[in-house]
Parts: sequence; structure tokens; C-alpha cells
Amino acid sequence: MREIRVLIATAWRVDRRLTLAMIAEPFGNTLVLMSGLWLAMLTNGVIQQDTRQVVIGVAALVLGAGLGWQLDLSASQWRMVLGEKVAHAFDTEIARLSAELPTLEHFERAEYQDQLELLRQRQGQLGNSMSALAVTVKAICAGLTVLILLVIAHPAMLALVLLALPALLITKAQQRWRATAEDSSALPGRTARHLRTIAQDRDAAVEIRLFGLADNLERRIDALWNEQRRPVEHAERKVALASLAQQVLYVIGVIVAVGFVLYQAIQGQSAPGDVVLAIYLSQQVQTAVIWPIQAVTGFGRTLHTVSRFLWLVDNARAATGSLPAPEQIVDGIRLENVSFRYPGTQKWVLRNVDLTIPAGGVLAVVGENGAGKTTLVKLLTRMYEPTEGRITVDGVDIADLDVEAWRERLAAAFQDFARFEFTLQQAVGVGDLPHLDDTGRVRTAITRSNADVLEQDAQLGTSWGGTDLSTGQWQRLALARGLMRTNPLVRFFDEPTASLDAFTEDALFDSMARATDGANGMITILVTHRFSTVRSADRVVVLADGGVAELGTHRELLDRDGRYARLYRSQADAFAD
Ligand SMILES: Nc1ncnc2c1ncn2[C@@H]1O[C@H](COP(=O)(O)OP(=O)(O)OP(=O)(O)O)[C@@H](O)[C@H]1O
Repeated sequence: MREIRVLIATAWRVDRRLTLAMIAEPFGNTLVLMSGLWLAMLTNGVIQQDTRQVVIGVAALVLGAGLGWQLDLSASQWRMVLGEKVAHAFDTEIARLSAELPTLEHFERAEYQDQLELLRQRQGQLGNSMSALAVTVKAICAGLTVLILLVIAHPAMLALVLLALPALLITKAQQRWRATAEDSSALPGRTARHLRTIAQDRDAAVEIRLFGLADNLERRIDALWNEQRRPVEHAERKVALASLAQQVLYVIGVIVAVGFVLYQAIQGQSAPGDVVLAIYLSQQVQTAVIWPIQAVTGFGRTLHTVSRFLWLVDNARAATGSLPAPEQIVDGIRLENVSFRYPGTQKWVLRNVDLTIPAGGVLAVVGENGAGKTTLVKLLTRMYEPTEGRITVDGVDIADLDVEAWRERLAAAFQDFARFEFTLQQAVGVGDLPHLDDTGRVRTAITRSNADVLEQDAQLGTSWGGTDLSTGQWQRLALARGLMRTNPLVRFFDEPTASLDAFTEDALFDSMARATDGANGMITILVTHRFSTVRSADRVVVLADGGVAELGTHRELLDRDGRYARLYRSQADAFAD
């Protein structure tokens, strides 16, 4: 079973010695359980005045049970330490896999988010998984040992095993109730987390205060928390009642079975040692019969969590193409009949788009809000795959390229930029990781984007004892990141200067145009609402109604006097006013 293999492999990787100890653990418990047999031997030896039986009984009791108890005792300590190490290994892996999911589609899919939420909620189980496996094996060994001892005490005592059947049914039902409750608590749990993030979000802080949203958020979080707990509590109540019924059934069974062996001994049909063994087993039988069932069920839950983890592994490894990225663009990029709608939505954002972007030029993408400009950039950067059609670079479908290799050949600056609270050097350097510490290259990128706000080694972000920046300054840093890679195949500027004034934007694009004078047939794609910048592009594409409305140079489009000309004039008029 893949889940169990992954568990053992993870434990083996983090600590071989403790993993071996975990494997030895079940034997300790078996030795302890065997003490019933030695007690019976001791009793018979004393009654029959058989020294050999007494000596073997005492020796086995002292050695076997002593060793077993010690092993059992140490195992709990080993389990704890191994559990912490395994938990850390899984935590690290989940963080890595979540960050490496090849596209952004998982952010749109509710079922994907629910899976991740459940995985986060149950992350602790992954740490205990190796321990749960050891406990399960231990419980099964204990069950088998007690079964054998029952036969030795009196085969009729095996009737107790029949009581395991209702216990099995009840335990299965418990598992189902818990799983259903868990699934129905995922959505309210995720929503509550989302609201909690908003309540603590720095960017939302001003509006939360201005609109007096704090109480409202708190009430909604409270209600969602209760909604999340309700099915779980209901399931736990049902589980407790069912367990009680199961316990009562066992106690009755044990009384009848021990009474029977006692009766046999009084009739002289059993040895006195068998009665001792039967009484000893009467304390163990309930645990030994129910425990394996509960351990297996509990372990099933753990495996369920491991399978969620494997689901994440599989999704992170979803086929992403394997061809290397091209060294240069010779002809250009083509969108061939590309249609796209966001996962889980019905609306086509782009519909049957055919567009050729020749190598070595600057293409400006314009259009009204929601026209699909950013979506086009996301498709070209493979954050999403087209729903229909394909995008090729020099005739090769970019879906066939290794996604990381393709992205390594891109550079970008976005309107929704990240605020990396590192040193200034690092916050810009991450735009080209191999050159993270290259102060000269970072300096050039900073100068080109006019982002020289602080010393390069200055810490950013007040939470780290550093300096906070204005939105415009953060955006310039994002722009500098986009200029770090010196020879990308495609460079995207998706409204990277939205927080800057028009004059600064023009100056920046002048400077960036110099930075984009590269070889390799580099294409620059510029998404902006500012027509003063658009004018400097080689070609302009106007997106509207999910498709290409117009395509040409700034001059050609003005002469055509269509949508572009109208948009351009409305902005020019606004400036004139
Ligand atoms: N993650 C998403 N999930 C679902 N729909 C989305 C998502 N992102 C964008 N959309 C929808 O896709 C359409 C195009 O959005 P897009 O961001 O590409 O437009 P845009 O032209 O860049 O707009 P703007 O000029 O306002 O930045 C919009 O109708 C938007 O609501």
C-alpha cells in the first residue's frame, strides 16, 4: 500500500535507529501478555509441587515480562521523538509541495481548497502516523497472542471473539460518522480562516477600522467556528454512545466465559492454572479484541490523511511537459484559437483568440477593465493552461515545455506585486536567484527602475526592525525584480507602474526600453492603461469581448478611428481638462 510505504520511507529517512525501535516495539507488548502463561505454569507447578514448572514460570515471568515492560516503556519515548521528526518532515514537504504546484488553478477550485484545509487541520496526524502504525502492529500482535492464550486456557473462551463482530460494525460506523463530520466542517473551517486572515491583514486594517467591520468579522468567525464544530461534536456524541454499548456487551461476555472455565475447574476438567490464565485473560481480552479493531480503524484515519498528502504530491507532479525551453525566439509566439475560462466558472474570458507576437518587439496590450489582459499574461506564464487551443513559441506548444525551464526564461513585474520583507538587495535579487548576491546586477536593476530608496543592505519591513516603504516604492522594487534577468525570452510588465504617476512611468519605460534591447528575439509585453506609454510600443493589441478587437501600430490604430482611438482620445481629453 502506497500510504504505508510513504510513511515508513519518511520515518526511515528521518531516523533509522528509531524506526527500527518502532518495529521492535510490538514484541515488548507480546512478551508482557505472555506473562499470563507463565503465571499459569507457576500456579500449576506450585499445586503439583513440580519444581521445574515453578522455576521456568518464575524465570520467564521475570525475564520476559521485565524485558517486555522495559521495551514497552521506552517505546513511548521513542514514539514521541520519532513523531516530532516525522511531523517536521511532512510539514516541510507540504509547504514545499504547496509552493511548487505548477499552476494557480488550485486557488480557484473549491474541492482543492477543501482538501488542503483538511490536510492542514489533520497535519498533526501525519506526525503521529508512524506511531499509529507501530500501535496498530502492536495491537494486532497482542490480539493474536491473546487468541492463542484463549485456546490454551479453554477453546470455549474463543466464543468471546464472536463479540468482536458487533464491535467491528460499530467501529466502522464510527469511522464513517467522523469522516462525514470532517468533510462537512471543511468549508466553514476554511471560511473562518479566510475571515481571520482578513481581520489581521495589514492592507485591510484601514478599511476595517473606517467601516467598523471588526465586530462583524468577529461574529461571523464565531458563528463559522460553531458551525464547523457542530457536526464533529454530534459525531463524537454518537461515537461515545456506541462505544458504551460495545463495552457493556464485552463485560457480559467475559463474565460468562470466565464463569464457564471456573465451573470446568471445579468439575476437575481443567487445571487450576487455566483458571488463573482465564482470569488474567479476562483483563486482557477486551483490550486485545477491541484494540486491534480500533487501532486499524484509527490507522485508517491516519492513512486517509496520508492519502490527502499523496494527493498533494500527485497534483504537484501533474504533467507539465518536459521539453527544454528554447534558447531564443526566432519567429515568435502564437495564440492558436485560444479560449479560456477560469476553473469552476462558466464565463469565457478569452474566446477563439488568434494572435501572433513576432520575436524581438514590444507589444502593448490594452482594453477596458476585465477585458482579459492579465489573463493573457497568466496563460503565457503558464499560471493557467488554455481551456481550448494552444500557445506556441516558434511552433512548439508551451504546454510541452518543462514549466520551470520556461519560467526561468521569463521576467515579469505585476500590478499585484509581493512585498518581500528582506534586505533591499535580496528583495530585488530574488528576481534572478542565481544572482541573489550579485550587488552590481541588483544595483543596475534598482537604478533602471528608479528604486534606489535605501542602502542595498537595508532591512525592509518594520516587523523586522527595518524600514517600511510606500506602495509606489514597493512597486518600484517589484519592477527592479522584473529587470534582474538579463536575457529572458519574454518580459512582462503588467501594469507595473499603476502606483506611480504618469511622468515617472514614462521616464521608467524609457529606461526599461534600454534594458530590453536584448538579443534572443526577446519579446516585451506591456499591459497598461496609460496611452502615453502605449505609444512607444511596436504594436498594440486591443482586447474586447473575449477577443482581439484591433491590432496594429499606435499610428495605424489612431488612423482606423476605432475602439483604440476612442480610448486614446478619452484619456488625452481627460489630461487636457
Ligand atoms: N481568478 C479568477 N477567477 C475567476 N475569474 C477571474 C479570475 N481572475 C479574473 N477573472 C475574470 O476574468 C476576467 C478578465 O480578468 P483580467 O484580470 O484578465 O482583466 P484585465 O483586462 O487585466 O482587467 P484590469 O484592466 O481591470 O486589470 C474578468 O471578468 C475577471 O472577473
